Amino acid sequence: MARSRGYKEEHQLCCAKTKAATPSRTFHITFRKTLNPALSAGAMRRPQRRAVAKQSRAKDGDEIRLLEAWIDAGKPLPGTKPPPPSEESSAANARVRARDVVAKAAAGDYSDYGASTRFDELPLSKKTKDALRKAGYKEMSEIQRAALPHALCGHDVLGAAKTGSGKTLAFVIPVIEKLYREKWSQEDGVGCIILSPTNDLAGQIWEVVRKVGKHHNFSGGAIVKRTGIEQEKERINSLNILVCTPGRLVQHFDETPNFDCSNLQILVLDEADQILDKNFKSQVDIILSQIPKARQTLLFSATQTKSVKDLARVSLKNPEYISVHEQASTATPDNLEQCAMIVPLEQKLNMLWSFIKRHLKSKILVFLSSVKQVKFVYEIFKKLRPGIPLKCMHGRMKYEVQQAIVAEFSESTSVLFSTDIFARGLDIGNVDWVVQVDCPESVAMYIHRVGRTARYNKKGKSLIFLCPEEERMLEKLKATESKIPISVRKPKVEQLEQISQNVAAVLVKFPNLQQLGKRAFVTYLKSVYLQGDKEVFDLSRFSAESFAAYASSLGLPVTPKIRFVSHKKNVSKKDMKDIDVKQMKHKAEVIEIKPQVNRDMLADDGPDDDILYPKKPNTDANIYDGLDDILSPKVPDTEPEKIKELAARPLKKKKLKINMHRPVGTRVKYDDEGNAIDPLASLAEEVGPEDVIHKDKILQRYAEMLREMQEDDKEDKAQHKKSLHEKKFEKKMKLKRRRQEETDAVSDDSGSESDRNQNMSSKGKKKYFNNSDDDEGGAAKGGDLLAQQEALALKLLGKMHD
Ligand SMILES: Nc1ncnc2c1ncn2[C@@H]1O[C@H](COP(=O)(O)OP(=O)(O)OP(=O)(O)O)[C@@H](O)[C@H]1O
Repeated sequence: MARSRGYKEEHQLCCAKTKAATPSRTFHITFRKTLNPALSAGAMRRPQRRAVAKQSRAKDGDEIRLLEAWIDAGKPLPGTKPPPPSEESSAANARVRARDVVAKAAAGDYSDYGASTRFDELPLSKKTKDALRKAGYKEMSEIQRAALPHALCGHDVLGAAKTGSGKTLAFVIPVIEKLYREKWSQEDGVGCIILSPTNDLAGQIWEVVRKVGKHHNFSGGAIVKRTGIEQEKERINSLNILVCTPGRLVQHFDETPNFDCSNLQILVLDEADQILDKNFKSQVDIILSQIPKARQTLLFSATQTKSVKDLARVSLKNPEYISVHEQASTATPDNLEQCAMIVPLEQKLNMLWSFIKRHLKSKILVFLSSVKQVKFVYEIFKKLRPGIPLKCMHGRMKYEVQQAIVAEFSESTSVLFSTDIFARGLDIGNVDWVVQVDCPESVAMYIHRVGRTARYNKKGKSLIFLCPEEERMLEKLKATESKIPISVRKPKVEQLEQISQNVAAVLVKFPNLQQLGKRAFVTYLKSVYLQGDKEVFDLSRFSAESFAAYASSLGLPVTPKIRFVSHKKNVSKKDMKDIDVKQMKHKAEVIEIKPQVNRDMLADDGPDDDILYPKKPNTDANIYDGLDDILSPKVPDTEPEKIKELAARPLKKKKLKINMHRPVGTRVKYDDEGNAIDPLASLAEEVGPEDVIHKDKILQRYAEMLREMQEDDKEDKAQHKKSLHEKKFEKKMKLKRRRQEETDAVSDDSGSESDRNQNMSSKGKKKYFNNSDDDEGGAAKGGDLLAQQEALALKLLGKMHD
C-alpha cells in the first residue's frame, strides 16, 4: 500500500458557501495552505518546504508509534463500560490531568483510557485534539465516553444513544484517527465510507469530518446531488473519506470505471436501523459485496436495530453493543417536555394555526406526512400571514435550496413545515418546539422527530396531534417499554381559531391552491392507507363525515373522490414493469372504502390511479351549508331538451353573448401577470389577509353569480329564438318566390310566341321597373317600345339592301 504523504488537496463537494467563495476552485480546497500557515507552500522555497515536510513526517511517525502503543496497552476489556465520571475534579484540574496523562504516555507509562472524561485524555493525535479544542469540544458525552475507547482500538461498535447526544463525533473521531495511524494518503484511495439515509444528513456529517480533520491531510467529500455524477466520477477514486447515501454509492459502483473500494478500512452506518431496513436493502447488499470483509464497522442510531439478521448482513466481528441510555428511564432527551392532544382530523389545521399564533417568538418545526401537505399548509399559512416567517422543506427540493433553508432556519425564529426528510439526524440549534401534525409511522420515528429539539443539554418541547382514530399510537407511546414520558392535554376550545373560511377564501383567490388542497387531501388519506401499522392507521376507522369535514377544513368546496388500488403481494414492482397493462389489471385488487353516510365521497369507480373528481359539496360542511346548488348547479332531469340545446350551442357565440350582457363591473379581471382572476377573487382582494370572509358574504356572492348566470341564460335564449325566427322567415320567403316562379313558367309553356315575347319583355321590364303599381302602364309602354324597335329594324334592313 502506498504510504507517500505529500501535499494533498481536500475535495469539497458539498459546501455551497465555500464553493461560492472560491469560484475558480470549485472542487479543490487547499485548506492545508490556508488553515495551516506553517505548511504554506507559497511562503517557502522548495528545499525548505521539503525539509519541513520531512520533519513533519518524522514527527507524525513518532506520534503514530506512541499512539499505537498506548492504544494497545490501555485498551478497555471487551464488554466494559466507563465508570461514572467523578465530580471532584474541576475543569482546571482536568486540563492538568490530561497533560500528565499524555506526558506519561510519552514516557512509556500508558494509562487506561477507558475511563477518560475529556477528549485530551484519549490516545488521539495532536491534530485531532487541536481541532476538537478549537471547535469547543472538551468534555465527552456519555456515548462518546463509552464508544470512543472501543472504536479507537479497532473494535466493531453498535452504538445507541438518545437523539442529540453526540453520536456523530463518536464515529468521526475514530475514522480520522484510523486513517491517520494508517498513514493514509490520496493515492491509497477510499479508506472510509460513511453512509447516511439522506443527502442533508450526509452534508452535515461531512461538515463535522471537516471540522475534526481540518489539520489532517485527507481528501474527502459528501457525494450529494449538488455535484454532477460526471464530476464526481473523475475524482471519487482519489477521495479518502466518502460521505453519501447508499443510492449514490451504488450509482458509482455501477457507472464509474475503476471505482475501487478494495482498500476500505472502516465502514460507518449512521442511522443504522434505517439503512439496514428493507428500503435500502438491495443497495446495502451491493455495497457490502463490493467492500472487503476485513474492515472495522461502526453502526450508530438513536433507535438501534436489534435484528440479528440485519447485523449478520454487515458481518460484525465481536461487536461492542453500546447502549448508554438503556438503563435510563426515558428514551428521549431528559430536557424534552412532551405532550399529546387528541384532535379530530378536521380541526388539525385550526389547531396548528392557533398554536403558531400563540408562539410567534418560538422556533417551531412542524412535521406533516407528505410533500403535498407540506406545500399546501405552507402556501395557505403564508397567504394568511400568521406574523412569523414561514419556511418549508421536503425531498423534492434541490439540495442547495434545502441547505439554504436549513441555514436560514437555524439562524432565525421561524416555522419550518417539513416531511420526515428532516426527522433524522439533522442538527439545528435551538428549536423550541417540534409539532407533529400527522401521526408518525412508528414509535421510533416519533423519537427521531422530537429529537430535533432538546439537543445536547438544551431544553425543548414537543406536541403531537393525534386523531381519535389514532389513539392506539398514544397507548404505544405511553407503554412502559417505549419509555416516553408524554402527557395528554385537552385542547382549549375557546382558544381555537377557526380558519376554514379564510382558507376557503384563499382557495377562491388562488385557484391553483385548490388543486394543491385536493392533492393534500388525497395524499393524506393515501399515506394513512399505506402505513404498515394497521393497529394505528386504519382508514375504515374514520367516518365518512370526518373525511368530508376534513376536506372542508382544507377549504375545499367539494370532497375529492378517491379510490385505492392494491396489487397482489406476489407481484414485485420490478416484475410489474414487465407485465402488460391488461395483465396488471387482473392482478390489481381494488380496495373500496365505503363511507357510511355520504356514499359518493370515496367512490369506487374511476381510472386506475387515484383520481380527483369534483363531488357534491358536503352536506354537513361548516361554511358551505346550503350551497350545493350554487356550487354545482343542476339541470333538472325533466328537461333533456334544454340540456341538448345548451350542449349544441356554439361556444364562441355563447362567450360573446355573455360578455355583451354581463352587468357592468363584473367583467373578467386580470392580474399583473395577465392571468384571469376568478370572479370571487375580487371579493378576497377587498378584505385584508387577516380579515375573515364571512359566510354571509360568500353566500351573497354565490347568489349574485347564480342570478347573473340565469339572466345571461335568458338573454341567450331570447337571442337564439329571434335568430331562429328570422332564418325561418327568410326560408319561407325564398320558398314562396320559387313557387311563384314555377307557376309563371307553367303559364308560359301554355302561351303563344307573341305572348312569350311579351312575357320576356315583361321579365326585362321587371328588372328595371320593379314596381307592381306600374305593371299596366309599363306593359303599354313596353308595347310602344317594341313597335318602335320593329320599325327601326325594318329601316336598317332597307338601308342594307339599298
Ligand atoms: N462533546 C461535546 N461537547 C459539546 N457539544 C457536543 C459534544 N458532542 C456533540 N456535541 C453537539 O451536540 C449536538 C448533537 O450532536 P449530534 O448531531 O452528533 O447528535 P446525535 O446523537 O447524532 O443526534 P441524532 O440522533 O439526532 O442524529 C451537536 O450540535 C454537536 O455539536
